[in-house]
Amino acid sequence: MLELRNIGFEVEDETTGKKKEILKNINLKIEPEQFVVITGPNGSGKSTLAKIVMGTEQPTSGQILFEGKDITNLDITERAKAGIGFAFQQPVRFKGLLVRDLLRFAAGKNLSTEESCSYLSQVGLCAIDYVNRELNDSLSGGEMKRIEIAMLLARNTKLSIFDEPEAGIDLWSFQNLIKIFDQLRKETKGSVLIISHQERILEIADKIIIITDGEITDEGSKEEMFPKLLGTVDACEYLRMEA
Ligand SMILES: Nc1ncnc2c1ncn2[C@@H]1O[C@H](COP(=O)(O)OP(=O)(O)OP(=O)(O)O)[C@@H](O)[C@H]1O
Repeated sequence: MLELRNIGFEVEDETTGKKKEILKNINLKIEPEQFVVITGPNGSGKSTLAKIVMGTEQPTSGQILFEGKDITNLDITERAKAGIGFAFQQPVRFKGLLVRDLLRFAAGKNLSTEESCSYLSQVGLCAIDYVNRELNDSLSGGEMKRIEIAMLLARNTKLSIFDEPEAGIDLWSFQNLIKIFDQLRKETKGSVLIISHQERILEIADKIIIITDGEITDEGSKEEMFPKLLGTVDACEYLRMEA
């Protein structure tokens, strides 16, 4: 459903003025309903790759195909219309905007209270307590993350992208987040692409892709990848550090 062909991303290094390759010849495929996790060391190019799929960055070379169509030159809005959605890194918090309004915007139609509540229940929120809450600082980081996931459910995206969903939430909320992702993987029809360092998220992946220094250095099922990740000194330290 999503295919990246020979994607490259180059920028000019501000100090040296020389070209710097952030991503090199990335080829990857995400199949319908596949739950793919991209991992790798800090600064290896994972977020840049996510941005290229969302459409907030343009690759300097290569092609992006979504459901067989070339979307390389489509902007973020056109890609959203085609069915690519992502959770905001900085959650939207607008004074006066209610959770139910956000879900309604996401769905692109009027939703009954029952429908809005069903999206919130799916992400483990006691729906009736949240549907009329204002999207402001009174919501915790973990609650906002779940509301964003509910928003993606309401949008019925074909491909949902999450860049480090674990960032900024406490251990308790993280445990719930894992349950929600696991449930998403089992119950929803769309594909999911997650950038994560967390072993617990890697554990629920259908496919794990490792990016090192701008290149895909390995990929496979979790059964194939876990022994490899744990078998190298770097990865071992890396996973331990993240635990
Ligand atoms: N527009 C840009 N101009 C210059 N450098 C950039 C640009 N975009 C990304 N980079 C650099 O590219 C490298 C990869 O960044 P990216 O954020 O994709 O890494 P990452 O793997 O997501 O890292 P992390 O795990 O720390 O989030 C970094 O060194 C970053 O500073």
